[in-house]
Amino acid sequence: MVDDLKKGLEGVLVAESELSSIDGDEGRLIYRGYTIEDLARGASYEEVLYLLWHGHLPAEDELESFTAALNEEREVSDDVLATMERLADADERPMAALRTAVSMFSASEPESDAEPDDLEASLRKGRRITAKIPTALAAFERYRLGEEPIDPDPDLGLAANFLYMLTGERPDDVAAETFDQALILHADHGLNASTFTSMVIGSTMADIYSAVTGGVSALSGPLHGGANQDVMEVLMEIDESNKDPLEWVEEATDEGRRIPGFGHRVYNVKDPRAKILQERSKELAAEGDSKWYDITTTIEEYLTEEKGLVAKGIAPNVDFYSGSVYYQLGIPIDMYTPIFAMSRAGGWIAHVLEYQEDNRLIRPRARYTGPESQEFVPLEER
Ligand SMILES: CC(=O)SCCNC(=O)CCNC(=O)[C@H](O)C(C)(C)COP(=O)(O)OP(=O)(O)OC[C@H]1O[C@@H](n2cnc3c(N)ncnc32)[C@H](O)[C@@H]1OP(=O)(O)O
Ligand SMILES: O=C([O-])CC(=O)C(=O)O
Repeated sequence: MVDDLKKGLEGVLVAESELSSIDGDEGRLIYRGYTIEDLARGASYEEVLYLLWHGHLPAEDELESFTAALNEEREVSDDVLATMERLADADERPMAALRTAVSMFSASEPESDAEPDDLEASLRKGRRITAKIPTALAAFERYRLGEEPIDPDPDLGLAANFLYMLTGERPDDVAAETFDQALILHADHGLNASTFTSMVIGSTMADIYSAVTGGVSALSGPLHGGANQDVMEVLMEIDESNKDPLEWVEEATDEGRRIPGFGHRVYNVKDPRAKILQERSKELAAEGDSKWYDITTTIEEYLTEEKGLVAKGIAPNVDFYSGSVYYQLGIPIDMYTPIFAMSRAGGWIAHVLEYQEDNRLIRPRARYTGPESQEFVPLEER
């Protein structure tokens, strides 16, 4: 009889993993032993994908063939494009469009007959999904603008190519590098809610398309990936209120409003990814409009110093500074969470395949609190 209730599975160990580790008291994050700071500074998103999926950082020739293989898989089918157009016309949310797109990708999967335990085939499928997500998302955005989608550019890396397909213009180095870094920062993060969702699906030996579709669904919520859009909406609300940001945040917290981008199940201190994104936001602000960066730092200072939230373990998480970075890169606000998914797909796939290698069906239990015994009354007598 299991009787140890852990609501929200807080602190429960359910698997071993070599992929990423978080020290929530020190604010430290590593992917396979490499600090997030080193990876963000020195690697590309493709190198990080390779690291997560293949266990080591690629040598130059390994990276070249890996990148070429990814680039070859970027195109999506006409059916996916037509669906993106229909969903854009119907004013669907981009996260829902992405969920639909990932599910549809499987219709053109060349290895659909591979056995569920053929992990090499699942990895190739994962590569196809990861390569196609930016194309489907950018096409959706183009249709929303009343424009035709832009074909992927094989000479551009995943990050730069996404920005190119989104806007029709090749990004400058600062934009491409900043966005690539954002993808690295979001690629993996232990057994967060969306990764665990993917693993639960994968533990039934369902296919990787189902697992990634589930990951997108779980990420969409405001307590998880959806918070990055909410942060930007709060910044805009403050701007539009014409109030002093300090006054706004005082009133909001007095009303008991939760500020998105603050708090985390594992970190008790500032998320190391937020520190890196804060630097990027500050650099972009120095080149252009510092308004968004200034509002975020005002909120952070107030919540930290006046409200003492950080002392209570409620500090900025990854979503707090990503919004102002993406805004300054000209990315539409409701694309922020899909971008998170675009990056995190790499982590979902890595965790599902790692877990399936030594699979055990994930099946926890609930403590039953309903009645023990009731007399059944037929419908006509109720
Ligand atoms: C990529 C990511 O998923 S990062 C997280 C993104 N989500 C957000 O930024 C949304 C805002 N944050 C939150 O809602 C939460 O901090 C979560 C969901 C991320 C983590 O929550 P949990 O670990 O379940 O903590 P829980 O919701 O129980 O909060 C614990 C305490 O911190 C407080 N708290 C948590 N987040 C915040 C916040 N953003 N603002 C103010 N207080 C907060 C709660 O009120 C609670 O206080 P209490 O114990 O006095 O009642
Ligand atoms: O780890 C978590 O619970 C949420 C998070 O920061 C992430 O998924 O990146």
